[in-house]
Amino acid sequence: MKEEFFIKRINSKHIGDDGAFIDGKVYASDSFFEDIHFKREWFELDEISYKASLVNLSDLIVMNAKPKYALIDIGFPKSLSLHEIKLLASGFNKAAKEFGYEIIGGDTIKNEKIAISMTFIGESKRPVFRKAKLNEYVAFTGDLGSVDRDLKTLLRGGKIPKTSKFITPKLRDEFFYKASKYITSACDISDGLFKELERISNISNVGYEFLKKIPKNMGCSGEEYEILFTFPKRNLSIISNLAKLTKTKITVFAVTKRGKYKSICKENHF
Ligand SMILES: Nc1ncnc2c1ncn2[C@@H]1O[C@H](COP(=O)(O)OP(=O)(O)OP(=O)(O)O)[C@@H](O)[C@H]1O
Ligand SMILES: Cc1ncc(C[n+]2csc(CCOP(=O)(O)O)c2C)c(N)n1
Ligand SMILES: [Mg+2]
Repeated sequence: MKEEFFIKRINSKHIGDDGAFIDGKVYASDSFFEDIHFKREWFELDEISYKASLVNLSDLIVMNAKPKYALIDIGFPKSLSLHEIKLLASGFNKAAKEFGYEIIGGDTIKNEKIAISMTFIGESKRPVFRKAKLNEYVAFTGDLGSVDRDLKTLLRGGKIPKTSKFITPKLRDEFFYKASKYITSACDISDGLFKELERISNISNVGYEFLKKIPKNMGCSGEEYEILFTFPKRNLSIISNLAKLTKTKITVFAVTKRGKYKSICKENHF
């Protein structure tokens, strides 16, 4: 995979998690590009900037970091009207207000397509990494599968509901910030559950014993922005209670074991 090949060649000890934790702060960056992550006709302009913000916030949340500052790098075509540009800006402002961070700068360029990269700086007293231990429960939040189904519908030219998680991911910040104390490792599900399980397997040197069969349409659905996490078995009841309290569905589906796990999904990246 050329993406992994490239990242391995960057000299840094901070690379490998959803964000880099340095001196109490978490730094994370993610892109949201037209024709890679979305087509113009699928989204309103304020939905584009809002989702670009959410996919970034997702990385901070799973590290148990509270967002403080954001930088926005954006390219858009000259043909956008002032009204459309206003809409783009409003999506960024809406997310900042909702999640309580400040936009502190960025860069704007002319480009044929809409291209957004955001960099976030958050704070965490107790960061959660992707490093699982042996004999822990493995769980995910929410329901998986709908995003891939909706994406396929859009790619076929069909329509999806406005409430689709593909348009607006449902972040699990309320649950995760409360439960993080009892959680050993976590990551967000951007490339599909199976791919994220493979990443945790590689980083933590663990395999999995499945307690429930996860069908491929759930395990390979990307851009879910649900959370995959592991925790000591003794924390099951407290985590279940926090899930109930925050009205967050969780599914405990595996136990970490010795071994290595490989995803069976087709790769999204090149
Ligand atoms: N161009 C790059 N230069 C330096 N580090 C990079 C680059 N691209 C990715 N990384 C680092 O590699 C690691 C994995 O990044 P990747 O983008 O695959 O994960 P992610 O952001 O969690 O997932 P996704 O982008 O699918 O939401 C992260 O630590 C990230 O900071
Ligand atoms: C037009 C269009 N074609 C395909 C897809 C599917 N897609 C793109 S990136 C990605 C995984 C996460 O990416 P990243 O790691 O870059 O965050 C997925 C599932 C889409 N959203 N839009
Ligand atoms: Mg990324």
